[in-house]
Amino acid sequence: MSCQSPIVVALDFPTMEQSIEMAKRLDPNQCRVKVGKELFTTAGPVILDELHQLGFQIFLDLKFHDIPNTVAKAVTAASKAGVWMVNIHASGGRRMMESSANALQQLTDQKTLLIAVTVLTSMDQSDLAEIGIDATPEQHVKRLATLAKSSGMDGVVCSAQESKVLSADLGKDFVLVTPGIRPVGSDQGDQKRIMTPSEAMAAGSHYLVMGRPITQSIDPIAVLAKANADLGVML
Ligand SMILES: O=c1ccn([C@@H]2O[C@H](COP(=O)(O)O)[C@@H](O)[C@H]2O)c(=O)[nH]1
Repeated sequence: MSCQSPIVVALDFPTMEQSIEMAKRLDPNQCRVKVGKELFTTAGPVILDELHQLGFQIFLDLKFHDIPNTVAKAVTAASKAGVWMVNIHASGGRRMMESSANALQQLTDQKTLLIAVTVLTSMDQSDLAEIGIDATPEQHVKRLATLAKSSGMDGVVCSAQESKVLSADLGKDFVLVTPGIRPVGSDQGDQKRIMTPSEAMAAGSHYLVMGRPITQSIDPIAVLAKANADLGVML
């Protein structure tokens, strides 16, 4: 089964029970789910089995960043656990990305998408300047995404504000995964580079990561259904 919706719901919960409770209210035909650092650290790999049993495709968002050998082993473990997508940091450099891509190619039944994180959507130009990067977010995202593509990545995590330029420069098949999605009227929180679901899709995003606007709303299912309807997703 393949989900028709581009929406990936971030299950950012402090316990396994809360995440499963939310997942049981969601429908794997209407969204994929994302397991991030908080949930994976609390629940461990068993959370992947539980969510797979509920029928979800899983984005394992652990943003690996280490020496090439370590990251290649980590993405291999993720792929063997059956996740649909896994990510690593583009700033880990070419050798780290290439060794990870090569490791996944060795797996005979490998179908896991390997994605590189560019500039976190919570960062703006002043955050980049503080860590010594003298570039706009768009310039730095372009640079890292170009490196990621030439290092064998299937796509990148970026903000939807960069989707248009990346789609034009790197081609429509290069997968753009965009967090920082905020429906009109929802709280921006700690995100700096945001877009609405419809704007993000129009800009060329392939997948839209939405956490708190869905999971912290009074009616998560209604927010998800409205976002899918606004995108014209036929479910
Ligand atoms: O650049 C990035 C990379 C990852 N994330 C993750 O996406 C979700 C966003 O959640 P919201 O509640 O919709 O803000 C969260 O799990 C982040 O860890 C990101 O936001 N930006």
